[in-house]
Amino acid sequence: MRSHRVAVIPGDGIGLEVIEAGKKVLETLAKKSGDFHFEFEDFDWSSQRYLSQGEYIPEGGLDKLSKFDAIYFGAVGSQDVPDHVSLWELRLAICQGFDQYANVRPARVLPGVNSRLKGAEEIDWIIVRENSEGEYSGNGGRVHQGHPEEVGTEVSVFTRKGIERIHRFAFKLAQSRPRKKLTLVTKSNAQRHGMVLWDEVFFEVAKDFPDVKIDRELVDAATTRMVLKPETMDVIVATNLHADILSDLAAALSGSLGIAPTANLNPERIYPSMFEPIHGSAFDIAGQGIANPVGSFWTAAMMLEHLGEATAAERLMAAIERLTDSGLQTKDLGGSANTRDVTQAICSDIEQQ
Ligand SMILES: NC(=O)c1ccc[n+]([C@@H]2O[C@H](COP(=O)([O-])OP(=O)(O)OC[C@H]3O[C@@H](n4cnc5c(N)ncnc54)[C@H](O)[C@@H]3O)[C@@H](O)[C@H]2O)c1
Ligand SMILES: O=C(O)C[C@@H](O)C(=O)O
Ligand SMILES: [K+]
Ligand SMILES: [Mn+2]
Repeated sequence: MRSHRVAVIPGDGIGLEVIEAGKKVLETLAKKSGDFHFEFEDFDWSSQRYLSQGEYIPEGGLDKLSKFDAIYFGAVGSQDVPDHVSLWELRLAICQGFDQYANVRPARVLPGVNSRLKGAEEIDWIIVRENSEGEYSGNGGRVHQGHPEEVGTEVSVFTRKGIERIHRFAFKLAQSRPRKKLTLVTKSNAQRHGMVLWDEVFFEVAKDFPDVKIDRELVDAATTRMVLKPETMDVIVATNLHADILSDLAAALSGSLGIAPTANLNPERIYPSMFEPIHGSAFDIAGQGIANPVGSFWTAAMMLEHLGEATAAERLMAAIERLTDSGLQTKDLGGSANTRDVTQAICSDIEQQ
């Protein structure tokens, strides 16, 4: 029997609720499949831990994490800790620490889901987010704090190596899809250094992928194209911040932020990759048991794929689609089911297949 060691970090807020749900689904699936199983290990790395013990990740934590086959992550963020502290001390510490430079965010309208966008059934995108540098380099500072002459800088850093590897990743992904299209998104009219380098390297890499159809869009225009001509896009590659914003838009256009999945990949597999729903800890609904767990299920399917369990990933996706199609939906999708109802429904469906 194949065994997969998965580190589980539910984190904060609804992360706890949707990851518990996702784990149940994964366990049900493994039991049903019969030829693989999970060795889950839970980590309490969270804002609660930070508030009581002064750190999100204990000493030696990343070394310990590096031994796992994958990381299943919920969300980080608390009203009691500044957002930039929680994000940098946990999510970014792992993404950057494990060089998970390719952040992959698929978007499509699942069966039975009502999008507010006319023509949304045309959405079939994968947003590739550069996940290691750019606007998230953490390069900057504050001086003269609290004085009228105070200055804050946030300097984006784009390296040729960082740009080239994300473009190559995006080209390979586009090449593997039926439409073989790749759209480059930057803001190289206003930002005339790093973004121009992004564009230049893109067109250099493009020469190695003559079968991929390419085009280029400035990020502001990209938002309108996603809304007005969704069918014209396939794979989209963008910088850390731009792709962060575009992927929330993509999730909302496909029905809800509660559905969308993410893979933070270290494609060379030197370090484990991390899988998480796209959303955050959702202060407004945390603790109520009403979070949509579908994003964490779809995320689990991406993790299965990465672990080499392609058949199980397909079975899980099919079960997710039967679930959404059944109309049993949480409030964000216009339904009245809670997290537990939805989780029980998908588990019994998997058991009965
Ligand atoms: N990767 C991460 O861990 C991550 C991602 C985004 C935000 N955050 C953090 O989370 C906190 C809250 O951030 P935010 O409000 O900008 O974003 P958010 O994703 O937490 O919530 C945005 C909105 O979407 C709704 N929503 C999100 N997921 C949902 C789900 N599964 N089911 C139903 N509704 C859902 C929320 O209720 C809220 O109204 C902040 O601390 C932020 O830094 C962390
Ligand atoms: O931008 C981030 O890293 C935080 C969050 O918005 C995310 O998309 O994971
Ligand atoms: K998340
Ligand atoms: Mn985001």
